[in-house]
Amino acid sequence: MNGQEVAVLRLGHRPGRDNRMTTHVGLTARALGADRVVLASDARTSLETISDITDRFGGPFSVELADDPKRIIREFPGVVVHLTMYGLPVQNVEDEIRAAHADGPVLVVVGAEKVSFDVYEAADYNVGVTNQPHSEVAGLAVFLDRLFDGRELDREWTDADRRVVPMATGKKVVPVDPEE
Ligand SMILES: C[S@@+](CC[C@H](N)C(=O)[O-])C[C@H]1O[C@@H](n2cnc3c(N)ncnc32)[C@H](O)[C@@H]1O
Repeated sequence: MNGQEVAVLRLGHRPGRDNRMTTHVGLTARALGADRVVLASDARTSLETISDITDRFGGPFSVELADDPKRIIREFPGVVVHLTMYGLPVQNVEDEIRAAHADGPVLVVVGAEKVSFDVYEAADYNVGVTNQPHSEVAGLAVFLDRLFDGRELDREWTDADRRVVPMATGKKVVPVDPEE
């Protein structure tokens, strides 16, 4: 998306058990307008799947692994938003966060299992997408849609080798002309 960077940090990854969720955090970040996702160092399988989807369906979007994810939070040169069911309702803080995003980058942090309290303290905003327990993928999707105010739905993709032609019924995927 145009404008200031939006990065997503996925804290924690239990190899095997979390592979699908971690991959879906990355795919959701990509599809809904973030610029990059940072995954735990043992999430290489998810990195490969997300990179492969980006190669086929376009970008720009990058995926990286981090040995020390909390360092990314500490050193992030912008606003840190931690999504948690215990946080302030997204509808009450979205205007403030959108205003901050107009001036600088945003890091959206989501957990896998229990997130340690230092993350709550390090975040500029702890934000709940409802105060009910659900999923990091759902929370991330709703938050990004609020952050971009729906503009991410009309995003254009570059360097794709295929694209879906939307249809009322049926499935149509066509190759993209590299000259396009
Ligand atoms: C399965 S939950 C882990 C919940 C864990 N018991 C805790 O105390 O954080 C995984 C992640 O989903 C996200 N999440 C779950 N419910 C949420 C909500 N209502 N609002 C925002 N994010 C949520 C958070 O990022 C959380 O770390």
